[in-house]
Amino acid sequence: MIAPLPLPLRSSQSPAHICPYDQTCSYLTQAAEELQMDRGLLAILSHPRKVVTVTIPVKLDNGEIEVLTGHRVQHCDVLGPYKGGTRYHPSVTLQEVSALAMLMTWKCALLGIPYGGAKGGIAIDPNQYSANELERITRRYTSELIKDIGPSVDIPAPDIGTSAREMAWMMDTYSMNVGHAVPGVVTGKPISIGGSKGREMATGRGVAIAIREALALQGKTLEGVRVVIQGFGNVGGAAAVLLHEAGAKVLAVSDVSGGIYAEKGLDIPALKVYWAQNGRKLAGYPEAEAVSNAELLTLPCDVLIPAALEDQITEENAHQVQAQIVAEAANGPVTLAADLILSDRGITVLPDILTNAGGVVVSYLEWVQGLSYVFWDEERVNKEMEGLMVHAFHRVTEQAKMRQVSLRVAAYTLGVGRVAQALSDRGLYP
Ligand SMILES: NC(=O)C1=CN([C@@H]2O[C@H](COP(=O)(O)OP(=O)(O)OC[C@H]3O[C@@H](n4cnc5c(N)ncnc54)[C@H](O)[C@@H]3O)[C@@H](O)[C@H]2O)C=CC1
Ligand SMILES: O=C(O)CCC(=O)C(=O)O
Repeated sequence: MIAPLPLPLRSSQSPAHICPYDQTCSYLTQAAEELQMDRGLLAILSHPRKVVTVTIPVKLDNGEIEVLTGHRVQHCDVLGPYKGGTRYHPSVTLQEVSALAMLMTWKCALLGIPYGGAKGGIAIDPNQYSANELERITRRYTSELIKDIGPSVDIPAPDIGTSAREMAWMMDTYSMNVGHAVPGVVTGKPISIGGSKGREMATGRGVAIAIREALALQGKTLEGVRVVIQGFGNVGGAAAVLLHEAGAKVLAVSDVSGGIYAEKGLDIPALKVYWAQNGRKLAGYPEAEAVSNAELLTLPCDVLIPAALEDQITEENAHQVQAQIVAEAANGPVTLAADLILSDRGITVLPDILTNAGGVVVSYLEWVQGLSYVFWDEERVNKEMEGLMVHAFHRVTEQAKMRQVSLRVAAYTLGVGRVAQALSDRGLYP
């Protein structure tokens, strides 16, 4: 048994409200116990290697100056360059970004792609800024990080509140600073500047693959399976489209403004058109009933897909969840306490580091295509991603069976074990 460690960035909250960083460290510790890992190694892995906080002064369109704070946390680069998204959301904190960076380390290691883990973010609501202001913010943030990112150092990608547009600004700012075009500094960029076909839908596609594989283990297919999705952005929106195409019945979806529900299933293509024409909002869709985000999480369904923020299924609502499978498309949507409740109730939780890994896998394929100057068609990208996802899925389920642990602890055991092995083989960190 490993004694508890003094963790960095420790939360002062009660165990029931343990912060995302401590939750991730708790799963790391469980994996370390399974692996009988050396305590010193665990101590190294419990800390981010580098934490960068930058000040971002920005001139607003009205001439006023606003000073923002941005972070980039680099957790571990033992397997390769740091990799992870950039989040623009009011809830961004250093603690949150640190937890997300650590998740990226385990995710990349689990999927067998040669990256470490990182994450970045700025605590802003992007909807409150004009496109010109967002461009100035993104360019200044990138300039401040110029020495800490690069195609063999740290490679940002989109996350909540960012997209291909922000990645293009980051790539351009970095390239101007070094004096030549460097497409490999970011992934998830537009296809015109070296982005990969299939990246936009990749995370949602990976989520659909993980669900399909989980159902297959129960002798079921996606046909007619009742699905509820929280979040209708890059991940939730793509998952809705692909699951609908595969024959699943998407009963309800939501975004920050609330949810919509139709017992007979939503017409997802029609909803997508409405969403695009309605300022990328679901509110007011006429062919469905309105539900709150809280109600949506407890609707009767076969598969519940939280695809928005952390800490959505907690000890307060876990008892009311009425799904057989919870597929974590978001990072950290189920709290530590809720995870135990769902497990006691026999609900299968497909863990984030496996379920949403399709995005970073296609980011890796984008980076490989860019480095080799050879670009693939979408069919090849999707096939390569599916191969890695299915392989990881089955390794996780076999590991869970062998060790008699949850799918999450199994996934951590595989990811953490691989990083620990690499650390030992390299002779620990300098
Ligand atoms: N974009 C990517 O490739 C990847 C994203 N993820 C994770 O997936 C999750 C979603 O990311 P994206 O879809 O990229 O972000 P996004 O910004 O494209 O979409 C987020 C969605 O969540 C909704 N939302 C925000 N706050 C909400 C709330 N309080 N309640 C309900 N809905 C709310 C938004 O309205 C929007 O529909 C995040 O946890 C992210 O870290 C994970 C892997 C890759
Ligand atoms: O595509 C990437 O590099 C990172 C995606 C990401 O941020 C995530 O998987 O949470």
